[in-house]
Amino acid sequence: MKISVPATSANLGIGFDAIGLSLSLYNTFSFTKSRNDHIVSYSGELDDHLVYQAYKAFFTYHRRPHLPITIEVEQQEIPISRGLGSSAACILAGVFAANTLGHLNASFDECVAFSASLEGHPDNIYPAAYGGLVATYQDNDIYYHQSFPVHSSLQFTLLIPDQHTSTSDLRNAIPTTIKHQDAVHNVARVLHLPSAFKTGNLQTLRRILNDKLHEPYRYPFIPKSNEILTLKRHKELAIVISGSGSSLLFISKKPIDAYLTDSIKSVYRVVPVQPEAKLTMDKKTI
Ligand SMILES: Nc1ncnc2c1ncn2[C@@H]1O[C@H](COP(=O)(O)OP(=O)(O)OP(=O)(O)O)[C@@H](O)[C@H]1O
Ligand SMILES: N[C@@H](CCO)C(=O)O
Repeated sequence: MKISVPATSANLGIGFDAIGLSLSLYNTFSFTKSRNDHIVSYSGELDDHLVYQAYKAFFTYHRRPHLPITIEVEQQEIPISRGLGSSAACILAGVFAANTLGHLNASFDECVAFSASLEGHPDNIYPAAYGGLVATYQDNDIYYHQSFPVHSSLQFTLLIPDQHTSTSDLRNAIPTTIKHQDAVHNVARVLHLPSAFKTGNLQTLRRILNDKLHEPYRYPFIPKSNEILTLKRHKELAIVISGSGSSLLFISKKPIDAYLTDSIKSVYRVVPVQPEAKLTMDKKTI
């Protein structure tokens, strides 16, 4: 079977750890029952590979021995450690493959919830699985999610640098306590996020996508951050750090190329993307 999982941009600035958007870059993995476990063209330790770890973990969760498997990475469009949910894509693929090939009979939502508990970032996992703009929260170990529409007039462009960042390092960059007024600043703005995306109101997005909880601490790790912060002054652009970085997500009504200096283009790959991408499975080749 084949499983394709899209990239995701978590946080959207003010929705730290709570919301994410799926984007049309895909990782596609094929899974074939075999005599021994094998990952095609992979020279590392099998147990270090995230797709294989997730595949085995879902069997273990069901107290079942795993079926030996050959995993092939057919398409890897999501760059690793760039704040685009690459690890979420790997984990969802492994878990859904285990569920289907092992006849574990978990529901779609159970597979997604297990993936979120393994990955630790439901704001990547849920949009990748369900597609589009999805908010999540956890209560008593249960994940809840809600999808919101995205207006077709909004254009999304990723700026992806070569520089890797580690999510855990960039979480450690955030202070452990925050000011009450900064929390109020974010809560007041994030309430307006679903309607701004629904109506495609770029000026509202520009005003509200102004985070105080994580972006100020992460911009120092973003390449050419001063130039990026200068670009934020353009009325035609809303800009957020994608996940924990190092990629950026630009939201606009028109192509953004004219705003990008040569200096920025020398560091970032500019990739237009579509929202609404979601996990797909092709079970034909089981
Ligand atoms: N396609 C992949 N194949 C194998 N391992 C991967 C792959 N993608 C991610 N990983 C594993 O996940 C780790 C990266 O996880 P990390 O959460 O830091 O980045 P990310 O998922 O790319 O970005 P983010 O979670 O911030 O959106 C890598 O170090 C690697 O161990
Ligand atoms: N919300 C998480 C996403 C990690 O991909 C963070 O910003 O650290």
